[in-house]
Amino acid sequence: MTKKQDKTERSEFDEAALFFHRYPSPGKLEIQATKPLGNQRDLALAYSPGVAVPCLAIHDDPASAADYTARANLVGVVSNGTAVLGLGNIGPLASKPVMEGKAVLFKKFAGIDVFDIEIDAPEIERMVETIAALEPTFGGINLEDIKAPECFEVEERLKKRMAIPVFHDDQHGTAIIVAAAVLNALELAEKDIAAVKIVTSGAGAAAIACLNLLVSLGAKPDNIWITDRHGVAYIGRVEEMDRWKEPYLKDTDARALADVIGGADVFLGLSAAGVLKPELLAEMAERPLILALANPVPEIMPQVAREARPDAMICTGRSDFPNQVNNVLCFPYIFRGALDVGATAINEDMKMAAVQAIAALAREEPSDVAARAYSGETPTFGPDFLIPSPFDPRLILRIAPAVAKAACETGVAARPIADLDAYIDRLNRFVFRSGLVMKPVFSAARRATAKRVIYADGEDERVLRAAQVVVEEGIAEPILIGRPHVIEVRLRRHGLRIRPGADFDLVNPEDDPRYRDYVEMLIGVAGRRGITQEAARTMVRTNTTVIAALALIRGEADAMICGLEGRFERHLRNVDLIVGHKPGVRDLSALSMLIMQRGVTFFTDTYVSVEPSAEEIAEMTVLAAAEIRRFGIEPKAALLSLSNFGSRDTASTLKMRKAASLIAALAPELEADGEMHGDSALSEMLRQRVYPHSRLKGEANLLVFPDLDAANIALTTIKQLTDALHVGPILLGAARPAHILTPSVTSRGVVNMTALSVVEASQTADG
Ligand SMILES: NC(=O)C1=CN([C@@H]2O[C@H](COP(=O)(O)OP(=O)(O)OC[C@H]3O[C@@H](n4cnc5c(N)ncnc54)[C@H](OP(=O)(O)O)[C@@H]3O)[C@@H](O)[C@H]2O)C=CC1
Ligand SMILES: CC(=O)C(=O)O
Ligand SMILES: [Mg+2]
Repeated sequence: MTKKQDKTERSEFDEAALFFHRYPSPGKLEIQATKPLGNQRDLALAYSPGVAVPCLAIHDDPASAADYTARANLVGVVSNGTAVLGLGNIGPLASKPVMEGKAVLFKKFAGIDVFDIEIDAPEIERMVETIAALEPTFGGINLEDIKAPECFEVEERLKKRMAIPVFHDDQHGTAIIVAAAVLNALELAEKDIAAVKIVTSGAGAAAIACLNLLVSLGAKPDNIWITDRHGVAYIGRVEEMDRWKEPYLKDTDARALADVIGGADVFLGLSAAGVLKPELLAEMAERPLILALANPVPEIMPQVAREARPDAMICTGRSDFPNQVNNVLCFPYIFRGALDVGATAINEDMKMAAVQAIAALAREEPSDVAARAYSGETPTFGPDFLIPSPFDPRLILRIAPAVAKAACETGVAARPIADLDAYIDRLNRFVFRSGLVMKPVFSAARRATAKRVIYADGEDERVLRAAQVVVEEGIAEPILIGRPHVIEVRLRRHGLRIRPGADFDLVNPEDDPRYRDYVEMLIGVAGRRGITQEAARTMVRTNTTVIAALALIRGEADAMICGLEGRFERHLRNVDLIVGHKPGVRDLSALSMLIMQRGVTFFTDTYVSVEPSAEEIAEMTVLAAAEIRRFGIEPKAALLSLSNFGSRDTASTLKMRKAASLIAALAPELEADGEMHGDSALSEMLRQRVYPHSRLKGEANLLVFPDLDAANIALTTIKQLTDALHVGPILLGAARPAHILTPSVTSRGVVNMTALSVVEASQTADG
């Protein structure tokens, strides 16, 4: 795909990808300082003269660079742009978005810092010299998207020269995942790896490395056939031959993929889009494994393969189909393990440990945490679950320690780990800070059964855009309240494809056949609370939140979303009046989630109770804790105050102290304590200093505030200061899923809240 992309050919998704990369700041990365430079002394320590001291310490003992610099957690993702995804040789500059992407994945999944380095070095010599010279900077080198055969020699030579891990991701990261998928698929098909026939499309970096690893697991080169753009690699062929293909060459007259695919148990596609024609699948052995791994478009689309061979097990490199065989399942964690022991290399034993850990994880019974993180989804080992999902929080917990252990056992660990359990504990803490919280919610929403979400602000552009996304992603079935002609004009103006009837339902507030029923219903629920016939008619005609709430309690919708315009408390009054509370709940409250670089933190009550009592605070804390568990996160609540464990007595500090003791009685299993300062809540060390016996351990993830002023100010200030993403407000305690958003919400925020409310509705429906 080296041709110029015509702007008119871009799909809406393509445009969204460009927008995503461009705004709010170009690219996907920035550098952040880990030390404050707050005063003259900090400056003197960080820079001249203080910086000279660690310089000399490192000069005396190079290993101490791991103590005084970021090197031990810093990986160079290096590419020359010669084999970028399946896009081919598009050059180093154009490869930069991929390398920035790898950097983000390293950080997100494993907490590893990355410099992406795109080098103008198509030749082996130049590549080797440039990369070898980077050794002082990095704890490891991840080579990326460098074409074969150059990549083999570059890696070989760098491994010899450098005393840090050098790992060509497209070769070994891919091979590790492929090997895990093959082992598991063969187990299901009850086939012996020594007897299976493997046919590739592609004989480049990824394909050859996969085959080499499969051979070391027992596959026989005699049973392996490789093909590329020039067809079958046979003895005597002259085009595009190199020594790495040699073990797989055949003495044969077969020339094309079609000539060798017959009887194949495994098709391994690491080449380009659409290479595998569906008619060829008929010739494969029974229960074949089809690995169509070219990115972004596979050798065959899974639905096409499935149609041709219903008994096939199918994997792609993409996240939108089951069985994503992608090196993202490996590289963050293999480097995590290697860096944590100061490994000087990533050797065969470490790779094999990763293969076994990944294969075993897919076969493992889902743990409590994983089951919760998947909101009830219990992915079980089978044809559609040959390997774990990239968002499985257990990946880091299994792969990194296995790799670290193998490094220690094979003598390549400069800093061996003495206490493996303590190490796993540390990784566990990372998992819960990593901020991947919304992913399982989206997966659960896709599978949910109660999907009808009614939007009071159906004419709002943000809702229309969100509706398009939730329909496309299969998250919800939207019902928009709005005037049909207005919605139609706005959909066209914003270039959105969803249409009433086909993609969403409409409720026209000016003319809906259910108008009378709605009025009757409103009088039924609110007639005794001062709502007259006339008032009810006006409310149903003019207030779309009222319509949404009525539709919700009539069972015409499973969840409602309102609040994009107007005052929060007006919407709240109507939701409170019409939807009411869950049994036993006294007051509604609001929970807000901030997704920040440092992790996820919840805040309550951010929108509802102006001056809650101790009893109300205890109730909202328990409700919030239950909501947090839905995300697969174990809540740890801190009741915040200007007083730190009794340091000061005021009406509000006494209230928080009382709330803490009420919670201890109400929910003894909940890790909660107070009253305490905000910094004590977030730092175990500070807390220990004032009160070592707190029931709260580690870092609080639920901050409970004494009043609405404090909660709302903290939320909005921290959100702005940290560039956080706000998910919420999540209304707690309503009898049915009803959420009142705020005028500052973005369309992405509407999508997030839609997914949450669908999961909530489905869990309510399931009891
Ligand atoms: N899912 C995953 O995790 C990963 C997927 N990949 C994908 O694998 C593919 C190859 O990557 P990589 O090995 O790094 O690149 P290389 O450039 O090293 O190898 C590409 C190979 O594919 C062959 N090929 C290209 N086009 C065709 C075609 N139309 N028909 C048959 N063979 C073809 C090339 O043949 P020739 O030499 O004759 O040109 C070459 O053998 C890419 O699509 C990449 O996205 C790679 C790594 C990981
Ligand atoms: C996933 C990957 O590394 C590739 O497609 O190149
Ligand atoms: Mg790659």
